[in-house]
Amino acid sequence: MKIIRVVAAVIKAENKQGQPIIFATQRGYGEFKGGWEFPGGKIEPGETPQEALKREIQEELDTKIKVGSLIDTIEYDYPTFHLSMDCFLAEIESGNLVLKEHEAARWLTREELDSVDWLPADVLLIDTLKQSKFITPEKEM
Ligand SMILES: Nc1nc2c([nH]c(=O)n2[C@H]2C[C@H](O)[C@@H](COP(=O)(O)OP(=O)(O)OP(=O)(O)O)O2)c(=O)[nH]1
Repeated sequence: MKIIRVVAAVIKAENKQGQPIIFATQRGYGEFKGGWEFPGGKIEPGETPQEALKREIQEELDTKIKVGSLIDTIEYDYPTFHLSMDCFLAEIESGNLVLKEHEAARWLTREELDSVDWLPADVLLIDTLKQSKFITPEKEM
């Protein structure tokens, strides 16, 4: 089966109450239109995953990010391809997250993670996020 290598950004910030929030986007086109995901895309030849991620976020959201640690690599079999997706924690360096390709976007707290309809592969990552320290407020760590 064809393997598609993708990178995705779990962009993290804080809301006014100091709770961690992460940025979810809704696909605006193609086979998975309407499904929720983490912004990112395919790694091009010669790029490191981190370089690919910075390029994709610049293209899709007109925003410069700082790429942090690898949260997980999701392996998922879709009917016509195998997805291997590196998911990195990220922070905004500059820019306003302009939706150039996506239909919609939302900032979600940990409690809100189940409130959008994630793409099948992302469900695995959401489980990891819920159990992880990545979206725990500093003071609770
Ligand atoms: N970006 C992204 N893609 C995801 C996620 N979950 C998931 O199953 N995918 C799948 C959907 C697509 O088949 C593939 C990513 O393709 P893409 O369409 O974002 O990549 P791209 O911008 O480089 O490609 P293209 O449409 O320009 O060819 O990975 C996710 O959280 N983020």
